[in-house]
Amino acid sequence: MTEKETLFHEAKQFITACYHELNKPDIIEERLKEIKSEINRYGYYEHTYEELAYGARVAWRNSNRCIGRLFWRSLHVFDARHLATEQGIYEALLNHITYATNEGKIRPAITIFKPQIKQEPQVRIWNHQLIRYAGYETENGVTGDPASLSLTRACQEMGWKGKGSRFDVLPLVIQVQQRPPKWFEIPEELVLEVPIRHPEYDWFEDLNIKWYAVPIISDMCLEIGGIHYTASPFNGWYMETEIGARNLADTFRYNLLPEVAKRMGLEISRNASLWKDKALVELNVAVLHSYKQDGVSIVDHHTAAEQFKQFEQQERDSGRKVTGDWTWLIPPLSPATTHIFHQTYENRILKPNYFYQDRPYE
Ligand code: HEM
Ligand SMILES: N/C(=N/c1cccc(CO[C@@H]2CCNC2)c1)c1cccs1
Repeated sequence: MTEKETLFHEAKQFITACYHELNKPDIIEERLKEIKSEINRYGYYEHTYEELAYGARVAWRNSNRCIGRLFWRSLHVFDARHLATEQGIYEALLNHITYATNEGKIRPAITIFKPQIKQEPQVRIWNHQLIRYAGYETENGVTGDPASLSLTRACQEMGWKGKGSRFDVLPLVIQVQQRPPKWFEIPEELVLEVPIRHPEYDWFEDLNIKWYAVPIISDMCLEIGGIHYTASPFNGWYMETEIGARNLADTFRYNLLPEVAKRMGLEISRNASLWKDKALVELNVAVLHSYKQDGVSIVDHHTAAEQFKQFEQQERDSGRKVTGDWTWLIPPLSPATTHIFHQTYENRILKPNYFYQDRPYE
């Protein structure tokens, strides 16, 4: 099949499914005629806002690794396909951060920029997440987030200067077509953060750790009906284990378990004391306590699993088979205490969906 035939084939599958689910079967034929001639003329076609919003929401519903899919219908969709300058895109990203943060009552949203045209990306955001901490190589180890080392280096090469602290928010790095990328600071007042403290251990705040409120994934590609939206940042709220069992706990991230265990007076020289497990639980208790006390949306892994169980039932009631990636759906803390651990999921990849794409730097 030629490129145009392949594209029309993808479009036909999407448009048919879309308008059947939206209860508008009669417009499918007419719409497919329009798209066919658009593809023949321009080599691509444009989605209506309704198709775009439906595609982004169903892509979330099809995200096999996501435990938070119960709320897939409530995704707020910003259409930013008309923006062509780095400045305009920067302002749309600030708008997304503000809307999503909502002073802590987080609203799931996605902002969709101009899609790839004939294999040429129009917009790329170099950040993995819009808000994330820098990582610096120093003579005595890494300061900040080791996961950000390469992007931090790229930003410094573009002239960005970080303060060198453990929690420097990286700038937004926006690339339009093949032009050199431009970086922009996020105004501090837009970045909501939560200092981590513990409900019983007063010494916990002396660790001086915090985390940001809103996770906004900005490096994945949203594919809808053969169209690739290479810049489509989306946010939800955190599940506490992402912060307390991974970002702050992994030895190759902030590696805080030994410090927490020492301050708890645990015997860290003997595995069988289960000091890592005890420190892990208290770190996650602290994350939940801090976010809740500050009125910032967060979900614990037990509630998230129950919500996912509701999602499974809802999908069955809608006549759809649930697909999932068990290895990611089970939480990293006490996985066997959730129903997910005790069942299996078919990891079939459906479209629309969110996909990894090559990093534009390194
Ligand atoms: C509303 C609250 C949400 C929660 C609590 C949630 C929770 C999670 C968690 C815990 C993961 C695993 C992440 C990891 O282990 O690193 C995940 C993965 C994922 N989520 Fe959700 N999610 C939410 C909303 C969303 C939204 C709004 C979207 C997109 C519109 C989304 C798309 C995805 C995708 C694509 C992945 C897989 C990422 C990868 O393969 O690296 N999620 N989610
Ligand atoms: N809570 C979340 N968690 C994540 C969702 C998707 C991806 C990630 C981070 O994935 C990284 C790549 C592999 N693990 C870390 C985290 C959300 C972010 C954006 C919407 S919901």
